[in-house]
Amino acid sequence: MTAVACIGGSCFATRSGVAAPPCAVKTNRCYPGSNPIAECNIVLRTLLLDLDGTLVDTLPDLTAALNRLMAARALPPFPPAEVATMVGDGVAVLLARAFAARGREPDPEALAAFMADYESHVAVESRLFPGVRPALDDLAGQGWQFAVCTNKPEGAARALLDSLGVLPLLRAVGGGDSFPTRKPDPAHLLATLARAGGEVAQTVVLGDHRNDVTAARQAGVPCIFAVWGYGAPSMAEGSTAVARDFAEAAAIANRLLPPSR
Ligand SMILES: O=C(O)COP(=O)(O)O
Ligand SMILES: [Mg+2]
Repeated sequence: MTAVACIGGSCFATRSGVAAPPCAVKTNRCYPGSNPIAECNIVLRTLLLDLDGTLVDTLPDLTAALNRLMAARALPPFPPAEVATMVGDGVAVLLARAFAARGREPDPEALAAFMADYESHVAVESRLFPGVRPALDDLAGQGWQFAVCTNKPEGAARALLDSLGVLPLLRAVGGGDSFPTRKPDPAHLLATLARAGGEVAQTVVLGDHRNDVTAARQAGVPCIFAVWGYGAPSMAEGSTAVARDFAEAAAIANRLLPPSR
């Protein structure tokens, strides 16, 4: 069993399983065999990533599942561009908006039916946005860790991230149903960050929606707005910076939060 032990100003991993004493030094990079001086005193910078429209282009599978739900109710389908305007506040709100556009309210079975269908077709056509994988690998090499904070339910988010091979890169996933509240409530970001063992002062948010910008501002974390996502350009208002692609977002994150030593 691995634990973290702290002596004086240094922290190190131990296999003893002995509980770590209280320690003021940050240790989120301690692993068995870590060098106690060179590695364990570093606080990793955390890039807190939104999922839909930021990390993954989920629109094709969201649209397909929504349109199957509509078809089962003899309602007309939506084009992806219209679905994009409905994404960002979680699945229940997506369905409320879609049914409202057809002059209805969701029937009592709609949410469960949609989730069962979507979860089993979560990565048919959904793909990482261009440049995501190399940028994450690059950032990891520079001392960044990653967590996903999404309004998508955590189970579907994990299934999607797993299918796309990025789940192992993440220290935490905070879904729309993981905590009592979700974005734009900053508590969603902060709880996800806590799961990742990160720190507010060493964190940057990257997101494509007003909800990401609002949550980050209220959490006291800089926010990079992803213009390649689904949010209208006006949603960038209040963000710290705007990025046109994932590589640019990575460069901005490094500028906003240079290595601490
Ligand atoms: O599920 C949604 O509506 C949006 O999810 P996101 O927070 O990852 O953009
Ligand atoms: Mg999003």
